[in-house]
Amino acid sequence: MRNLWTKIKKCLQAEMLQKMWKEFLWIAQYARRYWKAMIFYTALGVFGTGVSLASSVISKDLVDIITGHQTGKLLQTFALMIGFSFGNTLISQASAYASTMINLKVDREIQNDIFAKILVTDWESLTAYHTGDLVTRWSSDASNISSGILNWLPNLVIYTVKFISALAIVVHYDPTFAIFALLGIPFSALLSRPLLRRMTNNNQRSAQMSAKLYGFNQEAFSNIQTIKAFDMIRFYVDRLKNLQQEYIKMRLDFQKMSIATSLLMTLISYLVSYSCYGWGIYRVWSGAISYGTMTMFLSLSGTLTGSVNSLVSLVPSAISLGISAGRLMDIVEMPQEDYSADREVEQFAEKYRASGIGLAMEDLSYTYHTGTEVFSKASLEAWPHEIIALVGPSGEGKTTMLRLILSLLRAQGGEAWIGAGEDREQRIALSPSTRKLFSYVPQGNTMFSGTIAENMRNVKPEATDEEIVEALKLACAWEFVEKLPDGIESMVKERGGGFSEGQAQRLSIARALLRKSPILLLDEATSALDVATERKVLKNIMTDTYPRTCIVTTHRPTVLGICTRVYAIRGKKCEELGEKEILEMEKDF
Ligand SMILES: Nc1ncnc2c1ncn2[C@@H]1O[C@H](COP(=O)(O)OP(=O)(O)OP(=O)(O)O)[C@@H](O)[C@H]1O
Repeated sequence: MRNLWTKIKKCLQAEMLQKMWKEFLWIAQYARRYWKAMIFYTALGVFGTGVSLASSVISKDLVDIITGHQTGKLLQTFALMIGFSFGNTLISQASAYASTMINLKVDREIQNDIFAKILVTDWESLTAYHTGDLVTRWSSDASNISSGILNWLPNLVIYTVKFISALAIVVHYDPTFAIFALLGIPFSALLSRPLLRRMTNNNQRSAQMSAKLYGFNQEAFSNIQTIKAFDMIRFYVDRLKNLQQEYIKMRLDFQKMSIATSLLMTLISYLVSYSCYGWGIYRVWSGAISYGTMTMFLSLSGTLTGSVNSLVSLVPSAISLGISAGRLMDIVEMPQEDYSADREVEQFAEKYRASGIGLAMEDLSYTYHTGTEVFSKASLEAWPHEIIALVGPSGEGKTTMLRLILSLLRAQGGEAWIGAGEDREQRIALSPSTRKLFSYVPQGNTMFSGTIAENMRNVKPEATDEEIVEALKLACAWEFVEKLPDGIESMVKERGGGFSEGQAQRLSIARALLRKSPILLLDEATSALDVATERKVLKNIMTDTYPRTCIVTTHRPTVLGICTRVYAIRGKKCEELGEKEILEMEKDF
């Protein structure tokens, strides 16, 4: 006995069980929100079971009246049977409608919830996942959880009630029949073991394959130009074929196993039905039961086998639910960003909007999760009406510095803060909450499909046409937009299509300027412009009356002369350059 208890304890401590328990608790926290829907669905199912069992008993009476075993009103019983059968159909349709309606609602809510959680997840941790993988987890796994929540527990109750009540009726009329009706259970249980194992493997592989396929499609469609330019058409077509073949093979393997299982299940149900049939005939022949009772038994034996099979099938769906929960937990349980200073930052922004807000960093150190050390005790500062340039060889850390400023990355050492006030003594530490004070124009094209005006209003919905034109002028974009037949109503295609790289960059800068954030970050956002236009854009930003702090990263020393300060990012430091060094850089360029 003690041995057994030690074994059970060992089992419970096993990592796998603990993981399953955690997954169960995670699902339960969602399920709790929908307990009303679950009770409603369960009640409908149990009621439907009652109606269906009642119609089996009435059909027995009907047969017995017809064969003369029982006296009763034939027409009335017939009408009752039709009524119950119709009622049963109505309930099952109502139940299907209610389940679809609730499913859609829960599905949407869970997806929104997980989407919101993903968006506040620590950015660096999130970059460990391919976007295709993230989308698959967010869509398929979340849907699996929502339908599981609504169906699993209610179905467990419904099928159990169905099984017990059908068994009770059988036992009530003829206990010997119960033995035949339950004949299939050991077989079903036996069959379910290999089925479960295969099902678990298949679920995991299927989720991984879907993520791989989705990721491939997403990358291929957004890089058609590169595929063509590098003459990789054949290569990509073949890669898709290989991926699809892998997917098809996995699906067909599983299908073969499902067919074999369902063939076996059908054979078992035949065995059960014919045994019941034979036993029924014998019992009728020996005068123990009536024809009606036999008809009822035959229909109830189907109900019993069906509910056992359905109960067995709840095990693989529980496993699949656990896998989906685990995949979602991997993401939503990553470190979350801290937005607790939101209110404080809003008040700070309100107070210092007119005089401007700057930022400073002191002795900042940062190393990526991968082990790449980018900064060790780096310092810089930038204040309103200043343009600060960050220069340095490729790969030294300019973009990383902007990510640290935006708190997309968390420094491991040093201090960083936004500052304002007369002596710049008013401070708030940089955090995800301070991000709302920034406009960021990253490398690459960041325009969305829609008109120019729509793109602009994405960041400031209440912007007037005049404000939009003003921002376009500051970014030197008005000079080409005004020549377009539709002006600011001209269409921009996906990823800035229809405009040159330099034009799209100027539109992106205009959008950032329109937002009127205290701090503007431009990450090589002027790299596609000619030197004269680049200088003009930066001069416009500098002479604009809005008290903006601007930080630009650039590879071109030609614009350094107009910047307030220049920092060279090199050797894990951020060093301010003197005039002589800037002149030398310009000369060397
Ligand atoms: N997500 C990341 N995970 C791990 N290492 C990274 C990541 N992003 C950048 N790095 C590494 O950090 C270093 C600095 O990269 P960063 O992009 O900041 O350079 P950069 O100066 O902006 O380069 P460029 O001028 O080419 O844009 C590089 O060695 C790079 O490999």
